[in-house]
Amino acid sequence: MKNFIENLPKAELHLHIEGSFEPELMFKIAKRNNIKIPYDTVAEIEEAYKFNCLQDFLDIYYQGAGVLTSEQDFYDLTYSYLQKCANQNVRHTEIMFDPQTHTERGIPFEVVINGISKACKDAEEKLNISSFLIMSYLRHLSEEDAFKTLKESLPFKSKIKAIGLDSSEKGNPPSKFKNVYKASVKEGYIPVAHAGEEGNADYIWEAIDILGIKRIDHGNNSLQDETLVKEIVKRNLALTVCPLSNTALQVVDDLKNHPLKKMMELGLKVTINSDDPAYFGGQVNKNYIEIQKALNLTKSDIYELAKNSFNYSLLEDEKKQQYLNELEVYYTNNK
Ligand code: HPA
Ligand SMILES: [Zn+2]
Repeated sequence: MKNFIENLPKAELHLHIEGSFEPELMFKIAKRNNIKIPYDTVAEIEEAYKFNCLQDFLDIYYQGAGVLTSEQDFYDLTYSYLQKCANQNVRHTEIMFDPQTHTERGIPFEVVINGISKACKDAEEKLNISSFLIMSYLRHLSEEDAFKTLKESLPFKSKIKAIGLDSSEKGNPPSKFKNVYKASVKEGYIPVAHAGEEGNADYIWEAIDILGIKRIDHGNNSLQDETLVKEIVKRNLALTVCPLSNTALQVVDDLKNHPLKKMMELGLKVTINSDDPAYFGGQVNKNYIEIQKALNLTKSDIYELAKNSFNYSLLEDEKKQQYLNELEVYYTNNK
């Protein structure tokens, strides 16, 4: 089964590039930029990466992102993640980035977007991996601040496919960003958002009804509300589920109690993703492998999850079909 998962063609739809920042690269870039970080060894970092909740993690995640300053830093970070994709047979990835985490520190928007998008372009040519970028607004900041970011993004519109909403969920409901989502969609960006990770089902209702999102990041708490589940199924919206993130942030106490299988049984379209792999103990393949073991998923379940990853990507139909064909051939030969 491990081998089956490792070689399975798949897409990753929920990944924060700042969350893919591995300790070794963080040390290297911090040294290059003459920035002090509060750890000297990987062991010290691992000790610090023990979280009780989303906010615990976010405090450390923003601190880590604080060493990124030049276009080369953003390039190295992104290319390093894309190399890991190549090693895991991730054929397509939709990468979230948080411009405000950097512009707030005085790093120009263009430094961030140019570094990330150059790495994506090189990976397309050298590693044969396709990718889209999702510009995520930080929900702990104001809507006005998000509007500033939207404006800054417009000269780079061709490099950005979608907008997202991340950071501290509780107390920052989707409705807070109603106007900036409307304006972003008008500019041609596809709307997605984190909802129902720590926030309750009401936040998911707001995200689908008020923000009009096309995909739900996490969405675990949709299970609190039967009517909501039916509505998500009816509207054919996928959930980007992140098993190891859920246990690391104590959204789920044990993978054995993860609701993924229940979600599938209810007809929800689920995908498997790593969220912040450098912080949560594993890349996307490890997420597949661990959840398969914990819930005793079959090869057919795994095939379904990988199929969803392409079907609910933002890819155009022709490219989507090409990947789905590749996946089908693989499944037929390896089931
Ligand atoms: O899992 C997450 N949730 C919310 N915000 C985030 N920003 C990075 N990762 C996350
Ligand atoms: Zn996330």
